Amino acid sequence: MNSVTVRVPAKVNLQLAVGPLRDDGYHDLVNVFHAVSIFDEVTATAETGMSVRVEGESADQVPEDGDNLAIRAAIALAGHAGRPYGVNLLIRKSIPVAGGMAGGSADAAAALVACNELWGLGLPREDLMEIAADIGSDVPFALLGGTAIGTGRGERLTSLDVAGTFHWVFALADGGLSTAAVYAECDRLRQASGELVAWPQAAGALLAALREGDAEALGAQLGNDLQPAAVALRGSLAHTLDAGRKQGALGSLVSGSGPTCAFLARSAAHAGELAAGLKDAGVARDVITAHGPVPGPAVV
Ligand SMILES: C[C@@](CO)(OP(=O)(O)O)[C@H](O)COP(=O)(O)OP(=O)(O)OC[C@H]1O[C@@H](n2ccc(N)nc2=O)[C@H](O)[C@@H]1O
Ligand SMILES: Nc1ncnc2c1ncn2[C@@H]1O[C@H](COP(=O)(O)OP(=O)(O)O)[C@@H](O)[C@H]1O
Repeated sequence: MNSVTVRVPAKVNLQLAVGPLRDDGYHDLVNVFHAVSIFDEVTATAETGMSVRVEGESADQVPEDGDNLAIRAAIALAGHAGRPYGVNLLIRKSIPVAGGMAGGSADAAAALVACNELWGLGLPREDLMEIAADIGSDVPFALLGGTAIGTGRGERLTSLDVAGTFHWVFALADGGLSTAAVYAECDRLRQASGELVAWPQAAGALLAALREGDAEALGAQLGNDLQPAAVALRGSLAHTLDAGRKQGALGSLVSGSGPTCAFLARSAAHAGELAAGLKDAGVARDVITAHGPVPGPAVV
């Protein structure tokens, strides 16, 4: 086999509860991840040496060197196998870059799956999960897909039962937000307010809404502790969220570290109406619809 292509979804965080800052610079989380139907594609082709090329949505903002998370994943996998494997990775992006939808993590997960196949390693998912966690906190979920609760940095995962399908609208912003900068702003806001930072807890009502496939109840439970920080760094997000609420979204929140905003709809038809309304309101660079949960990376 000379070439393997893997399709991999984006994520939105349904609940992101951020605990106190740890000594290692990370925060303990309760992170409810939900994979949605916006996909990047990664094609791995056998080659001597390691190289990467990026095409598609905001490709010019993605590094094509050793900083690319997908090539870092391929190098880590070759190191784990202890062989001087090589690969060229072609990434076709549709997931917004630096948008809080874990596109880089998705590409890293896709590269692990593609190179495992291309190089005939046959490593089980548990081994790939360990390599994934060293690349980034969101990479293990990107390998898993579906809906799952992450604790620790977000890398310790338990899959969740979800009934049915939820329909989403995503408002994409101009330019990205740095994940590290948003966590730092969250710490700064908390320190300034003197707020006591609680240990993160999963919201029981949110897990019940997922189990029951109850979009109305889920909309009321969506929550993101990074949202005030993302809005502080990008004031325009307050207008975007407000526009979604006024247009009848069941729930609105910033996706992860932002700046993409997510809106929950009642149905596919309602998502289409909401997307049209948000486009008309002019509060986003682009507006797209998607559904979730969807499975994790798959060879196509
Ligand atoms: C916020 C979230 C929500 O799912 O993702 P995005 O919305 O950016 O995609 C994640 O926590 C991001 O995960 P990921 O993007 O993999 O982060 P990493 O590369 O591991 O860490 C980047 C930086 O984010 C901060 N960080 C990350 C995870 C965590 N539990 N606590 C943190 O404080 C640290 O400052 C770290 O240096
Ligand atoms: N394959 C990749 N796709 C997207 N971004 C990448 C990739 N590899 C490295 N990056 C870098 O990671 C940063 C975060 O990107 P991304 O994962 O898209 O966003 P977020 O962390 O907000 O979900 C970007 O600014 C980009 O420079």
